[in-house]
Amino acid sequence: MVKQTIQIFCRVKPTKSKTAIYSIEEDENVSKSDIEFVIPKDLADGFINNKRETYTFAFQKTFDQQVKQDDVFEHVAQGVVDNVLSGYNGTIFAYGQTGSGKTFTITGGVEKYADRGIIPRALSYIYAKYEEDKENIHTTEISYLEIYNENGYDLLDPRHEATKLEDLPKVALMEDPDQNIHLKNLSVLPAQNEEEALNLLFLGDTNRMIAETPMNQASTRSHCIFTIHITSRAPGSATIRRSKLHLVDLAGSERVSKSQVGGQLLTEAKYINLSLHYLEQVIVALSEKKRQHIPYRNSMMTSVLRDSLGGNCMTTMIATVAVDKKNLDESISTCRFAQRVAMIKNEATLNEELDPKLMILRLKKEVQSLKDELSMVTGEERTDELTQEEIDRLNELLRAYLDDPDLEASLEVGGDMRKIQYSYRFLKGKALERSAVTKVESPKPETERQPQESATVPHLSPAEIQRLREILQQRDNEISILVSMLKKERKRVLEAESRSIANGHHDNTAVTASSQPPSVTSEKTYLKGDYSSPNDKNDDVTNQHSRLKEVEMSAGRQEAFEIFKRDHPTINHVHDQKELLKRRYTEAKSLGQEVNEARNDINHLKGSLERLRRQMAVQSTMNGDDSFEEHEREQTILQNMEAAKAKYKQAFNRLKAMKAEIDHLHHLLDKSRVQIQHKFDTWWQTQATNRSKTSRHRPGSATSNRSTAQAWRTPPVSPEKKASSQRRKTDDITPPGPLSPREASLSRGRNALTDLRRNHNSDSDLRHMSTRRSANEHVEVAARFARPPSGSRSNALRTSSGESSVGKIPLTGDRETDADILAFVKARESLMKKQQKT
Ligand SMILES: Nc1ncnc2c1ncn2[C@@H]1O[C@H](COP(=O)(O)OP(=O)(O)OP(=O)(O)O)[C@@H](O)[C@H]1O
Repeated sequence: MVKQTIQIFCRVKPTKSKTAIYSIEEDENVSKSDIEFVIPKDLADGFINNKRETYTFAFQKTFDQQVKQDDVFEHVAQGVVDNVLSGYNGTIFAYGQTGSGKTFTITGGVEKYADRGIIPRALSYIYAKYEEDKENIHTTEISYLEIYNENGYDLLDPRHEATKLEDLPKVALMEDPDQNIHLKNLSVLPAQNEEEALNLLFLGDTNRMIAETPMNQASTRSHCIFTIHITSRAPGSATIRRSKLHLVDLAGSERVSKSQVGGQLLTEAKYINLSLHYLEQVIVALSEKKRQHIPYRNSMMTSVLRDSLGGNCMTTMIATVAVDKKNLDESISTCRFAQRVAMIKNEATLNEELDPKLMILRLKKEVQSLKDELSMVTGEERTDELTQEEIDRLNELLRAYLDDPDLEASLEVGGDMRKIQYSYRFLKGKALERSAVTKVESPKPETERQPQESATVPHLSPAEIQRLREILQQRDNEISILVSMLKKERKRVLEAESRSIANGHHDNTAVTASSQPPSVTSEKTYLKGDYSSPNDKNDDVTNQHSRLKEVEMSAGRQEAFEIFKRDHPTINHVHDQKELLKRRYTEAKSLGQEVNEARNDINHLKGSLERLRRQMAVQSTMNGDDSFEEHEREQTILQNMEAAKAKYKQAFNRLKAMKAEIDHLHHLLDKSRVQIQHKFDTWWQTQATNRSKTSRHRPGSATSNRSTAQAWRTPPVSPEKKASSQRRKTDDITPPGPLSPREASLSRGRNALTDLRRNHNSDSDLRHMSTRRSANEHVEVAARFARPPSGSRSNALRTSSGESSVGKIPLTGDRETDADILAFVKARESLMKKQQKT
């Protein structure tokens, strides 16, 4: 048992503010560092002012603004992960006000690979440790829980496609008679390797993002718990070690009064404050040593984290603080909270248990061998016949023994003479069978062979044979890579199939999509920069989000999406990441070549060494000694081989790291893609709702038409850009950014086309035209025909049947737009006339 207080760390978020209102004092000797906040006295408060000016808090370590993610991982998380790998439970939780860097610390930033947070780094570390520890068998499972307004949601559920938080399965809290907490409905999914684990993290993060509602933005108001469940055991041993690592991103800790919110936000804020308040209550109760009752049950979060707080767990807290003036109060209260947390003592025990199944098997075996031993010792020989079950078991044992290529392999049938005799009979039978077969198949002596048989064997020089051997070796390597790729793919397909069967439908497209080799297609897709293609991702985890891409986009919507994407604030960053990804692929390719070359060098040197040693052996039998030069040559080859091995190892490790970076970049790109698509969908939905509301309020009126048209014409501006675009808004039909005259004219034509599509009762002729021309061409035609407003509506156009088109087309009242609409109708009619003539 390890008794330990909760370790507390502090991290200061980078700020642009120059005035330092804090200082950090390190004391390396006792691994402690203080952070001091200075609040200068405000003269406005008068001369007699007893307000404190400095606040000092002690932490295990305080990370200043410039400290990087790898440092934070090394100091905060590495030790905890090591303990979890040894069988202890661990928890790391981030606490601080909104925007102080909790998510950045726990999950990581989205801009750079180096910004990966504690979760991806912990996963990498765990799988690297598995590689080192070949003596034990490890299994890893992942779960991801979100707690929002006292309800738990499963972020990893593969059966549901979330578009809002309520779509995710609700997780219920259950308590067994021993007061252990169980989470019903929470998926605990296996992750065989780092890639699979990161995919799950990505799936959960994407669900978290997609399920955000305007009321629950940017995970600010929910708590998230990412749990890594580890099981390890030595082969054949009945002892299993099970441990859990909780990585917790808590909701923002600011007080309600400060958040200045109302309505739903106030309800949420109250819930968060309540759950953080209960967390505080638990912490206060734990720090008062005499308290009998700890109020864990008051909230879902404290119930889930029960073990992490005052229980069987090694827990670490990271307090995130923002040091600009306006956030100082909150930062001080975060640090105060941390000081109370530091008083809690946990008692972590090694989570070792015996696997009952393995235990029974072991005991049965032991009983059997004791029985056998007893019968040998007492001389009691059993004379009854072996049962069929015993014979089957013996046959199995004997076959396994014969198939084992290991010469040292032993056969244990126990002391029962019947079994021993049966084994002799079995082995003799096999030996006779084999000699009969060998006689039939034994090759004819050289003299009996037909002349052409030996003639077909080509005579090859040793160098040629060596070259062929190398090629053979290379092909073998390639085949084994392909076979492992195929195996992986087959597994993916089977998983996708079984998942789709579990969902109750066979989605062939999903299966075929996921059966593509991952790296190749994903590279193409990302480099192509096509965000909206329905087949652009083959990964079965991300396929779940393909629904966003699969939305059949109308030409207008597609066009709006293009503009939305173009103007989205993160698009430049996405382009940068794609460029980076491209560069990384090129680097990975050349690293791959380096690895191959180094491997070939090693093989070549191995061949040379073998030949030299054979030569030396022959020489020493003939001359009784080896020559000095040969020894020198051997040494040189060995040295070269060491160098080639070092080169290989270095290139291989670099390639491995590069692969991890490429995977991460793919995830970041995916995240951005889903985010942009999600924001666009939300925007589009709002436009549609506004439009239908407006037309319901004032049907058919000119103002109604005008505002409807306006709604559809409002440029697709992402929420972030809204504010600035509102400032520079001069004309409600102007798309974002300055437009060239041609663009402006195109845009007017496009708007006219959209209005026509929406307002014209019969759009059959439009559809007819659409079969011949693309939407943009129509727009261009319409724009070309656009004339300056020629005055009044009495300029009504007449259709070929003599009917006025204007009678059918509701105009907007906007002179310029109406001129565009009329121009478009004219264009359409002239086209139709031409068509009729031909
Ligand atoms: N140490 C840091 N280095 C660089 N950027 C940071 C750091 N900490 C935070 N940020 C940035 O500050 C912003 C807010 O951080 P983050 O989302 O992690 O805050 P949070 O505390 O999780 O907020 P919330 O409570 O809303 O979830 C993000 O854009 C993040 O990238």
